[in-house]
Amino acid sequence: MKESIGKVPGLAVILVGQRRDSLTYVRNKIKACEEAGIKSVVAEFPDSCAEEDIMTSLSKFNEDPSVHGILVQLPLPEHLDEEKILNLVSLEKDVDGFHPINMGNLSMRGREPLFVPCTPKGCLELLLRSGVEIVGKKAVVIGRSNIVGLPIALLLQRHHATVTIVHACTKNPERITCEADIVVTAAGVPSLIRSSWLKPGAVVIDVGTCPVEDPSAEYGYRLVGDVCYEEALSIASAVTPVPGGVGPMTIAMLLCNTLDSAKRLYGFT
Ligand SMILES: NC(=O)C1=CN([C@@H]2O[C@H](COP(=O)(O)OP(=O)(O)OC[C@H]3O[C@@H](n4cnc5c(N)ncnc54)[C@H](OP(=O)(O)O)[C@@H]3O)[C@@H](O)[C@H]2O)C=CC1
Ligand SMILES: Nc1nc(=O)c2c([nH]1)NC[C@@H]1CN(c3ccc(C(=O)N[C@@H](CCC(=O)O)C(=O)O)cc3)C=[N+]21
Repeated sequence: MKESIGKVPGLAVILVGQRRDSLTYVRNKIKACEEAGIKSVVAEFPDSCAEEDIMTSLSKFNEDPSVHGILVQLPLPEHLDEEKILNLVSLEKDVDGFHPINMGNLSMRGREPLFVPCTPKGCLELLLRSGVEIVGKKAVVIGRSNIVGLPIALLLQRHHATVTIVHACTKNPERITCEADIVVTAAGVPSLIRSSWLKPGAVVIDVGTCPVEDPSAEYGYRLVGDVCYEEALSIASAVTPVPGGVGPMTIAMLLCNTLDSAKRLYGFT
């Protein structure tokens, strides 16, 4: 343990409802904060809560000098206006990088977002630290959601890959993926990616985490990715596993963003 200088990074999480997966992810994030010496607080709301209650809690976190990162766990229940709630998160504490100004800056050339979303940042970190060449390579991203697919595609493009996005309306997606040097898949469809979808030597990042019933597993379910792992390994040069791949990287990048935010707000950088 390093000597403390009395300034501790702080993360606030807003959790609405009792979704089993959300509870697990938030628990994992809090545990990781504890291990890293980041102070965390979770504001829990029932499924039926009023939008104003969340807005009030968010405003308090925005003003609280001991909070440097704010995360609204998604998805929110149907009756809540996700856009309105995410817009209220202070830009300077948006460690998830979901604020439209952060997303806008990520998408524009010559601009830098304050925060890059955690899962996309984790995927990039995996590629860079594994020495995978990105410049000029063909990358295919499967999925175009605001929180995963789209920002991953933007990030790969910023790193000079030639990027194609495949989604649920794409015809014959395997004809597109099988030309890719890098495939990042975030569809949430178990066993979507077979070996026939891949070019020999491709690098495959599996973001998908789909819970499937398994009575013998600890919580009655286990997580599976989008990729037929064993099959993909036989043709690809590298494949990330699920669990134990992108998920833990997402959490690591959340800690990283929270620390960066604390340094900036304390005036260290
Ligand atoms: N490991 C981690 O840290 C994280 C994992 N995840 C996981 O990643 C997955 C995606 O999450 P998220 O982006 O929020 O999910 P969404 O459901 O919001 O988006 C899924 C995307 O995949 C596309 N898609 C769905 N089916 C197909 C298909 N058969 N072929 C091609 N594209 C398809 C959809 O296309 P269209 O737009 O046309 O509907 C959509 O763009 C989930 O399994 C989620 O649990 C998410 C966040 C973090
Ligand atoms: N505002 C917001 N930010 C998010 O970053 C966010 C979100 N909402 N909503 C849901 C998705 C999903 N997500 C995951 C985080 C960790 C694992 C993770 O750690 N997975 C472990 C296993 C987890 C387990 O034990 O079940 C693994 O893949 O090895 C997975 C998925 C973050 N998301």
